[in-house]
Amino acid sequence: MPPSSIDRDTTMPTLHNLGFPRIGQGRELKFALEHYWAGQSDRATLEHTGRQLRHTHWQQQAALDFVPVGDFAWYDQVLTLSATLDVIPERHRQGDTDLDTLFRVARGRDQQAACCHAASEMTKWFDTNYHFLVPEFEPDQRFRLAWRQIIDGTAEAKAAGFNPKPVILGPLSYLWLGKFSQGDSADKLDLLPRLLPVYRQLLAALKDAGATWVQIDEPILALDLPAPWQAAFEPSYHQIQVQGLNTLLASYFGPLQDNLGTAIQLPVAGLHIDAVRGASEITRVVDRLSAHKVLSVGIVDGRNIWRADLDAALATLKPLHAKLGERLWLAPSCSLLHLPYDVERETTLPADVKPWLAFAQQKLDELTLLRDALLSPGHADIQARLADARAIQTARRDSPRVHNPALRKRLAALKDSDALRATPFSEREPLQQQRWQLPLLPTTTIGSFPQTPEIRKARAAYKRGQLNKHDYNSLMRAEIKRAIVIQEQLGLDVLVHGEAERNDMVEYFGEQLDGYVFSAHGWVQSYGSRCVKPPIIVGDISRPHPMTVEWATYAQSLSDKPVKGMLTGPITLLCWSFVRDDQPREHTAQQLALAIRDEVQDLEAAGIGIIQIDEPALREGLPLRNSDWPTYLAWAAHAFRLASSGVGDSTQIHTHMCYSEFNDIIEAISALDADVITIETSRSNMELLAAFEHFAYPNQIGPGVYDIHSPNLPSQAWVESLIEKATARIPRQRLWVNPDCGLKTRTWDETRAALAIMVNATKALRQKWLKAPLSAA
Ligand SMILES: Nc1nc2c(c(=O)[nH]1)N[C@@H](CNc1ccc(C(=O)N[C@@H](CCC(=O)N[C@@H](CCC(=O)N[C@@H](CCC(=O)O)C(=O)O)C(=O)O)C(=O)O)cc1)CN2
Ligand code: MET
Ligand SMILES: [Zn+2]
Repeated sequence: MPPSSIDRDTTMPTLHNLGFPRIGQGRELKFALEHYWAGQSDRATLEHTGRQLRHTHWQQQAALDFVPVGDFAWYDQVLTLSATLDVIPERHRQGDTDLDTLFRVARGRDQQAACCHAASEMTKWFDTNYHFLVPEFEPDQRFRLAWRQIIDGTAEAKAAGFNPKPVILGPLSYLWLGKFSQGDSADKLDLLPRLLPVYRQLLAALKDAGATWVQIDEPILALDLPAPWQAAFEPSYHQIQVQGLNTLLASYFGPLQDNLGTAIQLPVAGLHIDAVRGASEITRVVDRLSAHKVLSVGIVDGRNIWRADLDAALATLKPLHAKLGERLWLAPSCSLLHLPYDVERETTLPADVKPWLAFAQQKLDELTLLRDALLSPGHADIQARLADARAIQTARRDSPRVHNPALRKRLAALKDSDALRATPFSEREPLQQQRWQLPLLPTTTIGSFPQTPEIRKARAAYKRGQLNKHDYNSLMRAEIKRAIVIQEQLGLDVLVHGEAERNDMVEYFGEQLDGYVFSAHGWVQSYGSRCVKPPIIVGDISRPHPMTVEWATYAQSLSDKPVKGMLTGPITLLCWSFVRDDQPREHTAQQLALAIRDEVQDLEAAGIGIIQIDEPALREGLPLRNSDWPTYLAWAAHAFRLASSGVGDSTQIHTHMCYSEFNDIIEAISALDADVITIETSRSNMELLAAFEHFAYPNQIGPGVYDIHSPNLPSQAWVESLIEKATARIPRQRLWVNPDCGLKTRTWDETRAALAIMVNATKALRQKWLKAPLSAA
């Protein structure tokens, strides 16, 4: 970080950060965890890596007035808090909580793999691609301070000479995000009276460890909250006050809207607001803020990688600074967990694009510059740096990279009918059945097969130039052949090529589309040790050449059974990329849809007649406020149909979704008009099918019959019982049998064994139904 150019001043705004990435610039935490889990290193080694990372990260934030503590987590920050509060499911307890306890909750097993109980559920963190571990409560849940990681971290930062600001999730958001392990009849708010004293105890311990400020995150303030939840805030925050410890209440990911009154009145010392997504309400907040409170303005975008428009930011900040003076704090809009570390490390980004980008480190630099510009606007050095920033904005806006006139013309010429299949499903279905002749309960998989270390090594060598294209392609073809042979041996009905050639289902497509750039080191944690490197959409999207046709036709040439073409849909490409901020997301989605449409049509022309377009992020893309849903769902479904509708009636379009609360979006799912949808359902015991039943969903469905996240094998009886359960809700003629999701994170042994069980269960049911056809639904 460049040194600040100004001297301290009595009206100086405080600089702080809501959270920093934790996985390590070189993904050190990922590798340390995976070594530890594999039994290749001991706990002391893992702990050493963690300590080094924390210190490195504090050092990188040393120019701030506070460094965050508690943003470091061994697996997930919500899980850390659960351990802190002793919310550990009974099945994972073994004596006192330690690191292995956390890993048992998260992964269903510990280092010794001694225990094989179901892992806790993982779900998406608001509208991000980060997953947290859902706290599991019992109706008689007790809380107690049982894990001192955040307290020890605070003392550790203090001892190392930093000014620590612990960050914890607030009691209301914590309860909101959790669930009762047995159904949801009880009211989570009933747990508050038992929870709050432990929060207070935790805060007192943080103070004793040297904290003067604590940041309490209540991101649910960006959601539509039921009145009892709104009302619970004020009394709760009264109860957890600790003398001599200042509380900064942080909301982010959206405007406060009807929660503004709640947030502004809380007995806290300060409020953090997301001034990027909530820009429109800054003035209202300032007007109502009491005179003793600080206001932390989240002025640079913590969710995206663009350099800020500093002139616009200063225009916002100047009146706030004039009014608040040193009560003004500056921060990113949210934790920087969702960004890579440092754009300066990038060596392969196009030279013209690199200056447009700000990763975590650059976001903090922007804060320093903003503060300096507020205090010493006339300083020559500051003027020069602001001028540089201005030139970057202009260069980006005018870059030919951003504008593709041919694409714009194509968009303008689109007709409504381009986003509709020519024939309704009821007429397509018999044509498809005639063409494909599939048995009752067709079996298939979701696309990916194990990404073995050999595949990853080959790709790494290819990218480093140590393996030529021909040899790399031969190796990937060998992997595809292996996948096809195994699927034929298993007796699956609709095969896949296995996605060996893909580093990731989004990055792979990003790398082949014009309008994208990609980083070499821009890793972001997705869950636990798993990371993604989101590609970056900088301009109008177009597809210079087919992306998957060669692999798909090669795979199909190896089998007489149909092999599904496999694509990622426009909404998932949008959600899992860093997107441009200079046009509405729906326009970008439409451009992506056109590129996928071209690919779908090329696959069809090459003889691939079953094509899956994955949309696992459809649900995650939902805006946080209900009032914004209809608009989003309309353009999202339109984008999917634009991608999928350019094919003949007998071409069968599949889609796949995981992580979905289908109740919320069943109409939109129906509006996709996919011939077949495969969904994640096994962990909910097929309960998720209720939405499809109630809505009388007309098309075909493959409810997942086993959880691919766990290495544990399902039993055949269990799989049969799940399929039978599904037939209670969906007519058997419309059911498919498949796993919950892709198998890339599993080993081949696990995959083969689980799929054999799935196929045997299917065959057994087909037999049973032949003998007793009258039990048909
Ligand atoms: N973008 C995205 N989001 C998603 C999912 C998804 O599949 N993609 N799935 C859901 C769950 N999230 C997931 C996220 C990541 C992974 C995952 O497996 N990630 C891999 C990385 C995948 C990848 O990009 N692999 C690259 C690079 C692999 C790598 O680390 N290579 C080494 C070298 C390899 C070696 O020598 O062994 C290196 O670069 O240092 C490749 O295969 O080419 C990991 O963390 O390990 C799984 C699920 C939701 N969100
Ligand atoms: N086709 C993809 C796969 O099987 C879908 C994954 S959804 C997260 O990996
Ligand atoms: Zn999936």
